[in-house]
Amino acid sequence: MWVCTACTLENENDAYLSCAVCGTTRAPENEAAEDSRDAADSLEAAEDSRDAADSLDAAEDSRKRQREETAPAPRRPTFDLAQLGKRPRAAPTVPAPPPTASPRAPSRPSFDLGRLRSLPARPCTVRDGDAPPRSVADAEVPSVAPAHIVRRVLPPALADALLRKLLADGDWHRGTWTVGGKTSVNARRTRSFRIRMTGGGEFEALGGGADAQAREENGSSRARGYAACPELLEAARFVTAAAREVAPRSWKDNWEPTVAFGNRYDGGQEHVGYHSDFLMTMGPRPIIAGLSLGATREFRLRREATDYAPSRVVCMPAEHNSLIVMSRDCQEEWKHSVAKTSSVPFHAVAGETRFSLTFRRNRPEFSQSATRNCNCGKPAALKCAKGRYYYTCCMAGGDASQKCSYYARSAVAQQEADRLRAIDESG
Ligand SMILES: O=C(O)CCC(=O)C(=O)O
Ligand SMILES: [Fe+2]
Repeated sequence: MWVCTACTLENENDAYLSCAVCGTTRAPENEAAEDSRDAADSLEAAEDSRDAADSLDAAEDSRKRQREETAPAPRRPTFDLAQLGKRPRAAPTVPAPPPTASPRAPSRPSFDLGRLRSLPARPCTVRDGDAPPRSVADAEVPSVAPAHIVRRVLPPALADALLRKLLADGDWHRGTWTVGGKTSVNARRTRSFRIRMTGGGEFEALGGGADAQAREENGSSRARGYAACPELLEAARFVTAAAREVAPRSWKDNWEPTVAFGNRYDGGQEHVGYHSDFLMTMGPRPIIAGLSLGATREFRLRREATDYAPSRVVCMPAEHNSLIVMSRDCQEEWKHSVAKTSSVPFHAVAGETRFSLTFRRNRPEFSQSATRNCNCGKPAALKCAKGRYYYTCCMAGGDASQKCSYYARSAVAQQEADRLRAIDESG
């Protein structure tokens, strides 16, 4: 794995000499910074492998093994031993002294059993740098990451009905990406539903046809939108209410999703690697409210180490009928992923299949003012790294190795982000 100096994408394949997204030539210091074992493993895998997708997966596995050896098992609640006040199983060789009446001896255990009991069966966890992961209550998540989790967001019967509808609909699109003439398929399928909120707070379906969100996210010009079923429209009402409830001030009363971008993962090998979502259609500091249906998978948020703070990984169980809302600077400063796993908890209706419907608000008024063309003459993608918004050649539908080196800062996005942040931080 190596990190592009221009757009900060983590390029999974060490065999590539230019960035898979922005095409920037790999800087020598990136190579030097690599762990040589990791690089050798993935290069070997790239040579052995018949197709690019396999070698990317192998490179990701090896990176994950190194980084996340101590990550919590996804299916078990993770309790911090220190928090639980447990002793190791082996009997201590020296018996513990009898309790004394010293005034300094705590009269209560130093751990909060009530708090631990109140954690859900699958709690969220946070891990800073190399420290062991610790469990956090759902209500604490927004204090460790720009995100919220809301469990049981839909009436259960509606969640089940929507899941059955999504399962029955076989028409999910597998996007592709091409590097150096070699085309690989995405490790998940997607489908985009365009919706519109009416005056009364109800949602209606917009017809199918070309869809900007699907095109931007999917990397395929063939991507299109589909009409939403009544269950999805009903779900949109609950998702909107829940997302507004937790939204920062800038979007508290006026956030209305215009699209539900769906993902379908059939089994634990289907996944999406760490990324941030494209900002051109949604604008800066967007709300993305992801409804999970079917088998539970682990949704991860990661922020890289800075001069002031260690890296942080927040793991959230994306379980059936839960909503994970990303907001504030989540797309700007953090990356998210759905981790690959060797064991997916079996869901009674969906088996090992998980769906997510990521509700987003497209902002055409922003896109119109922000759009720029790259050197190839195509609309550029808008991204953000280290607080700077910039345009880069968009890989959608093209060969990533043919991408131009266009890079320009976006003053429009920067101003809009400043405006939204000022509202969020006021009062
Ligand atoms: O499946 C998920 O929860 C995340 C999907 C995602 O990251 C995306 O649609 O951009
Ligand atoms: Fe995403």
